[in-house]
Amino acid sequence: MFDLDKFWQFFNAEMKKSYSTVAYNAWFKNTKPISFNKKTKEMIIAVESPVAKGYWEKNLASQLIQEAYAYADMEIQPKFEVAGKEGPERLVTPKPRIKTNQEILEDRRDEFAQDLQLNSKYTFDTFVQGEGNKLAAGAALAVADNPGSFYNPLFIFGGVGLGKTHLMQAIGHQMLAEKPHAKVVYIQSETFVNDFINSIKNKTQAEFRNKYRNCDLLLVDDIQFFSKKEGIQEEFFHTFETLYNDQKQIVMTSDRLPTEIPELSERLVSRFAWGLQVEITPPDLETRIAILRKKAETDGLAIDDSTLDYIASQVDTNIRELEGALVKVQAHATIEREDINVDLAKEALADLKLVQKNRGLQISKIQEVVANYFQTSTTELKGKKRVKQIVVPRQIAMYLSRELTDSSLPKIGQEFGGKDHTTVMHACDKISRALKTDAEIKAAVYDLKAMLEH
Ligand SMILES: Nc1ncnc2c1ncn2[C@@H]1O[C@H](COP(=O)(O)OP(=O)(O)OP(=O)(O)O)[C@@H](O)[C@H]1O
Repeated sequence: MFDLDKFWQFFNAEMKKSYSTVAYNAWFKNTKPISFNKKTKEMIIAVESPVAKGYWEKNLASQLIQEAYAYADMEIQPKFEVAGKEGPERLVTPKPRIKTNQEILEDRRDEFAQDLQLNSKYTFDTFVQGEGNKLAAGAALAVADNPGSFYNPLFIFGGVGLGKTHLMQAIGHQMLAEKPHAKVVYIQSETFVNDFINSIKNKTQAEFRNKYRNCDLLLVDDIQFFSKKEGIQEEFFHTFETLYNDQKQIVMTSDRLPTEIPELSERLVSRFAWGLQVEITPPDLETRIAILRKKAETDGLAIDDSTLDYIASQVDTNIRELEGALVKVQAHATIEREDINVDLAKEALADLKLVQKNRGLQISKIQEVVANYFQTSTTELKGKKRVKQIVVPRQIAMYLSRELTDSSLPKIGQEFGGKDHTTVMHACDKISRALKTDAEIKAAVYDLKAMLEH
């Protein structure tokens, strides 16, 4: 008698041995058999998401068939259905185990280690999965297991500091762990732009093309900065075509969908949709606590649940800020020579509260403060004049409206004399970038934030 539950338990136990915890959680934990028809041999299996369905069909179905045969001389025909979230369970066979963070690092220390600028902390092992990112994490794992064939390109998009770079680099680490000779290229989109411009200046285009068109995995971070750069887009298009035709994997991240990137050429928009586009959304409280707990463990930090809970409740959208809050609490404890507890966390994060209070800030107030600061008027800020003395303050005011209020892009556009939301988006991008390169703008934004926060 073939007992489906027992078989599934056996299969899962085997899978647990063959796969890392991260992979096991992604593919097996929330997968379970629904039914088995002895006559037709059809076994219906409920999987959690379309990504998981695709992965099972392509990679795990044959293992399941083999294991059923090994377990009970049984021929089965698995069929996968995307179902609601329910209980987990278990399964079969061999496949190289995905390596742990430590093993990856050891491998990378060998003679083939490449100067990749990958952050050694950004691996699958250190990535905490939750509601907002598990689809993206599943897709990233699928790509890492099957580069160039499964989802090509993989396009990960979502808000600031939500783990896009982390996931993208995890794919790079895993590929190198499995194939230390693989050529993995990770770049910020701006590096691609600069490299391209330099290659024209220095007449080294052949080298440039060799670098980007002869790799096994190309990871391009923050691709929204290709916006409005026609020449760069043309070059990237050819890079993309070459890699794609050679079945080399391309992974990109962006803060928004390709269709929302201003002036991104139609052919790139359509190519970026050939593979899979997955969004990462802000983590829920439970995931934020899990991320903090993991980080505290890694840093050897003794911190109780109620304090973790408190910190996680203070920062709700950006994981980078969440990590920053933990560091702040830690620093406060060191300085004050006190143990970490809720009261200390409250003290350490008091200024965060101030930022939260700013959520009640009006755009008109921001316009007024910015206009005064730059000795212009709110009418000019809302107007159409395109001289530098007005354009920069206007863009800063738009940027601050985005940063310090909950207003949407269209709403901000409306408050600035009925401008289009893409104008606001462009202003925000421009100031974000200027903050890294332009000391004057950085100082102005810093001053203005201080004024608006008090
Ligand atoms: N799910 C997660 N588990 C553990 N750490 C995470 C997770 N998500 C994000 N982080 C951490 O949060 C920080 C910010 O993540 P990351 O830089 O990947 O964000 P991003 O989405 O690429 O941001 P940006 O839009 O600014 O490029 C990193 O230190 C990263 O390790």
